[in-house]
Amino acid sequence: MELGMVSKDTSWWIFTLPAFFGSTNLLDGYVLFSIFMASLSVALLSWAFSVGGIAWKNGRNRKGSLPIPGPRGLPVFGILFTLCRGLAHRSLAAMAWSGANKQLMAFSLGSTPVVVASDPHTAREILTSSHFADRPIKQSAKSLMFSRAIGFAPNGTYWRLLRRIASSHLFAPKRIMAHETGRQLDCTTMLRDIANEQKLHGSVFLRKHLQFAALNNIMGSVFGKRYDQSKDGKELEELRDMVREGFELLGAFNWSDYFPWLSYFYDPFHINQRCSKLVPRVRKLVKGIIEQHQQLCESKILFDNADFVDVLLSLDGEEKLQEDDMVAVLWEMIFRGTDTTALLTEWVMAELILHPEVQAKLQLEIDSIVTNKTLTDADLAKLPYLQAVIKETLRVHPPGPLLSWARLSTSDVQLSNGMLVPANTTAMVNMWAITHDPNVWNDPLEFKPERFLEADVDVRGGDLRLAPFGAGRRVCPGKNLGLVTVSLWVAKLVQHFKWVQDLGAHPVDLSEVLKLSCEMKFPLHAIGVARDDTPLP
Ligand code: HEM
Repeated sequence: MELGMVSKDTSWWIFTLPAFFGSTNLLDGYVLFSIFMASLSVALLSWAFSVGGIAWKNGRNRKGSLPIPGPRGLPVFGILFTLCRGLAHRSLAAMAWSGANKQLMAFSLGSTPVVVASDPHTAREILTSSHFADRPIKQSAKSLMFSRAIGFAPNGTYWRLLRRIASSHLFAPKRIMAHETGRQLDCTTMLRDIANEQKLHGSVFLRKHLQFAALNNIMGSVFGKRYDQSKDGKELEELRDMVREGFELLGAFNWSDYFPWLSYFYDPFHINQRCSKLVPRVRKLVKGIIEQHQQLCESKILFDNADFVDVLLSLDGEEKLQEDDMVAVLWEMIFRGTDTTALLTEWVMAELILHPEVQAKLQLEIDSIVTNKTLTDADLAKLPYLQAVIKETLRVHPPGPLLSWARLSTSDVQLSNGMLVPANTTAMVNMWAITHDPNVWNDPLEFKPERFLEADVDVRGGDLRLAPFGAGRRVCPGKNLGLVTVSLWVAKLVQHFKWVQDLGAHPVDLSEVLKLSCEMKFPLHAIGVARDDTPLP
């Protein structure tokens, strides 16, 4: 009897299962349940035995003579929760430094297998290999037309054409030089606005001025269009809103990027819907500007200071782009060029305010070279300490600590250390980890521009100890434009003002926030004391 009771109690689920599975047949339900349990066990077992997590199952990390080490993370999710909030570059650096993971570490982001390099040697192998010349594309980037722009176009004929147009037309040295007038103009407006705000409020909200100057400057170079805050309020606000929305969508964490099947029924931030609303607005704006240029541009003669729209319209034959592709390329420039320039200048200014001795030394250098005349691009090469200050800021605060956009392996790639990265693996380089590694840099936490006077380092992709613009075929094409703009503006900001902390209301805080780029969490405010001997232009 007792035995019967036990058997009754413990076998209750046999009767409920068929109902649970919607079946009247006990065997069907039992089979389904067994399949479910078996799949769950296989999933758990593969996770338990997979270094790197579920996306590295079946020994995917052991294809080379040396296995790629890495954390297992959580079943199903991998280390998604570690990376989707907080400062991913710091979490990954801590993980790489704590184990033998510096060369390469494997991990899973949902079903995506990822490797990250945190040492210069492996970073070079990844960034310069032709097998890593693709990028994984986020859903939002695809929806926002970026798959037809330089940054996300897959490695192939179209992307090579865009790179050729970028190097021989858009970012050719003569074009960058010819746009100096615009850089100077935007800087002069910024310096005047700063002086006015200082007079009115006794301190300056620097980020606002830097962002406006950067947006106007890139609008000038790309569309030949500049805004006046007092007259073009409505149009400017519409543009700012579109740029802000685009940044938010591109930077937003989207579960569907890691679990593609989720996109059919789960989109909590309405990313798809918002992208579909933004794209027609962008098309309307950019196409309108292209039409204006077509009407105005009667002759085919292209001057060196032509804007990007005129350059693209002047292309013929194989180089000619379809109108939608032009929209994508031009819109990407606004995205890539605006925030990077503004936020790098903000980081430089923050460090100069926190290090008055560095600021004074820089002022001395500028005053000794630039006497009684406007500081120009040509003077920048004569200011080695300025270059050192900018390099040191790029080292301490690389704007893309994980190089912003990752790479994707197109085939199995054998590394020189014996590890093999399988095809279709997302590859990242943790530039922040490299630039903060005590084995690579002495006193990595100290801000010491002098280190770059002692030994010069190429920051444009030649030396992987400091490659904030990436390296190899997909290196940033805007690096020279970005560097010359930031150098000129920083030089002029310290030439005309002595910058001090607004200790009472807004002390300088170097906390970071990682969006599309790594920004100062608290916008920079400071007191700009006009330097009497260098009146504003
Ligand atoms: C301080 C300024 C800048 C920094 C730190 C920066 C950084 C980067 C980085 C790290 C990459 C990825 C490189 C790689 O995968 O190896 C990149 C790509 C890119 N950048 Fe920049 N960038 C800056 C300014 C600019 C400017 C001013 C423009 C254009 C106006 C620009 C346009 C691009 C484009 C189009 C790509 C994609 C290249 C490709 O995939 O082929 N960047 N940038």
